[in-house]
Amino acid sequence: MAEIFKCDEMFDHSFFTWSSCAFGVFDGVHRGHQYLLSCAQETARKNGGASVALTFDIDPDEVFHPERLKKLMTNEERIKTLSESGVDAVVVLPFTQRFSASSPEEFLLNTFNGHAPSYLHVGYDFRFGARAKGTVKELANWARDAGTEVCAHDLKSADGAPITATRIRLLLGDNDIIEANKLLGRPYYLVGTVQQGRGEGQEFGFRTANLKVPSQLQVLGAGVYGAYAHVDGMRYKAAVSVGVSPVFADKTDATCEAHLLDFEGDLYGKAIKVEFLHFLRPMIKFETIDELIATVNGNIAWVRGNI
Ligand SMILES: Cc1cc2nc3c(=O)[nH]c(=O)nc-3n(C[C@H](O)[C@H](O)[C@H](O)COP(=O)(O)O)c2cc1C
Ligand SMILES: Nc1ncnc2c1ncn2[C@@H]1O[C@H](COP(=O)(O)OP(=O)(O)OP(=O)(O)O)[C@@H](O)[C@H]1O
Repeated sequence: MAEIFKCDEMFDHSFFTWSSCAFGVFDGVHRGHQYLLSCAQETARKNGGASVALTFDIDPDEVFHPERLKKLMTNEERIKTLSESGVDAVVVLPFTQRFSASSPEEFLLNTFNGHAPSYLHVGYDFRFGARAKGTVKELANWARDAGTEVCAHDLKSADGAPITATRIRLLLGDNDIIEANKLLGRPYYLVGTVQQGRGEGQEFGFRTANLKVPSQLQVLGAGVYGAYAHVDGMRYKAAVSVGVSPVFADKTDATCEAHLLDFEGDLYGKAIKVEFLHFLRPMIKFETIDELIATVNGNIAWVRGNI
């Protein structure tokens, strides 16, 4: 796992000398991001310096467009995933108001503080600085004087279109978990702490671990999914409903309910990670509880046989 540095007043910017940085927000750390990170590792190998994922502590849209912000992962998971991506270090820039208001030139000065990296890898459409005014052209102008080689890459594509976080969010919204996982390069997952439910699942014959997913992380379309659930270092097959149960909409605020197969015990208060693998069906507003139970039992049987 790579070391994680916060780029604050205490940070020694000379760390950047000879380094190869890949720069961006990297929500999802998807296959396009992984490609960019591997390019930084490659030039670092040739050049002898450190390979670095250079990113922000928050998604800048948390400041600029909080109302429409949707994310594939929390900031903590994003930074942790970057640290596991194979780079030598993750350098996290605090996204302050002052930082966000700076011109492209000031932005670069503040970021590197006279210690420019040898290589800076970005996608060709990369934007930075106040109102995202800085383009690869500005970056290249600055780089010429700073002695940095800017590598502006074509976006890695799949099925004829660039892999982007936006594209993955749209696929997830359409329940297309198979395609989304293909572009992510790993299963899409949610993490959370198991909340107290209404306890009716037990009566119905299937207990569920309930999660309240924050609205910014609600990108996966409502429906029933086959998944793996990870708790206490163990992995269980799971049948999972996403979205508020329409039958009990007035009694619950859980937005994700997971039934773990062959699990006995108490999950309340425990950390759980749910990896989504298959979309089974949309949520149904059943007329009777018997119908609900029979259908969910069918879903659980499918998960047992197919996951
Ligand atoms: C695999 C699975 C599928 C589900 N499908 C539906 C559904 O289609 N419609 C619905 O209203 N609720 C659905 N639910 C939610 C159940 O109604 C809910 O888990 C049950 O009422 C227990 O709730 P409790 O844990 O809050 O007690 C599903 C739950 C699971 C685990
Ligand atoms: N498919 C890709 N191939 C190579 N580089 C990419 C790809 N997608 C993004 N990048 C680059 O990775 C860095 C981080 O990208 P960014 O966080 O803006 O992600 P994004 O996937 O384009 O997200 P969004 O769809 O939300 O704009 C940037 O330098 C960006 O240009």
